[in-house]
Amino acid sequence: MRVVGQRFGARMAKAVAEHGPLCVGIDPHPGLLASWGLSQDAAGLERFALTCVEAFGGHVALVKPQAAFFEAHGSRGVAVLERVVADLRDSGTLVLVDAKRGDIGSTMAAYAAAYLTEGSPLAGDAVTASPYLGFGSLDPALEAAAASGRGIFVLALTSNPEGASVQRAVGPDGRSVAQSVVDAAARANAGLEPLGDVGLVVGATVGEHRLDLSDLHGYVLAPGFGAQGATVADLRALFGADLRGVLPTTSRDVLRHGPEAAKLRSAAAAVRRSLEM
Ligand SMILES: O=c1ccn([C@@H]2O[C@H](COP(=O)(O)O)[C@@H](O)[C@H]2O)c(=O)[nH]1
Repeated sequence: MRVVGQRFGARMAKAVAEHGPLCVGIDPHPGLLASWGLSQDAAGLERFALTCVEAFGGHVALVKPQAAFFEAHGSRGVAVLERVVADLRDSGTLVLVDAKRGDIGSTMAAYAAAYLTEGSPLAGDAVTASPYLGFGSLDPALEAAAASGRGIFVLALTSNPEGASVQRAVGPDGRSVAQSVVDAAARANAGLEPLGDVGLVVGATVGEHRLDLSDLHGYVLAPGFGAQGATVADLRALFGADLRGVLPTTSRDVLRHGPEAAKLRSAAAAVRRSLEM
């Protein structure tokens, strides 16, 4: 298997140094297609997604297409997702495919082939994964990611209020389920410089996370910022004043500025500046 240049953690660090710590999502909601004056079909989806590529490619550190909105259009929608992945990577922008995959290990190996293996049309630079079939079930993905220079963002404490009943539950060892995910990710990242390839998802909306992230040595993707109500002040309260390693991600709050690519790009730049203040 061919390794794509540097490891993901190193490529992410370079992208953040160049563009600042922001991830922008491509979430082609039906409501957004309508407000952009686009048809509710694969052609409308394609126009939407390629406008986002034009707006963000080469301008933000990380772009996160939400796979669900592409899958909703069947095979033509998945073909658009493949084009988005290819075009963004050609622009030099890192791509996180938000597919939240997680299954028993043998099936996880097939997801790893799809999302983390060089030459697969759905393989961006990283994928989101769910550890709730057990963190160990993600081993085939961790191995594929390491072999191909890619990354994984593992759900720890998600931005939706329903997540807490599972993720904040406390196990027999006194740790929350989310903390056990953090600790497993920290083990996977140990010794990798500047940061490891296994990131976490911790919602910016969670209030108080009560997680010990001090040994994580990886990136934290923070959704919920913008449309779900979290602010820069919430990010600072959650993660401290120094947001290095934290990647706030926002979709609708930027996408509502379309359909002009220039306006989308300026909206993303304004969010990025707000994170510096
Ligand atoms: O805990 C999570 C994990 C993932 N997401 C995803 O992020 C975006 C958020 O979109 P907004 O429009 O900025 O609310 C979306 O794709 C979610 O599926 C999340 O929100 N929370």
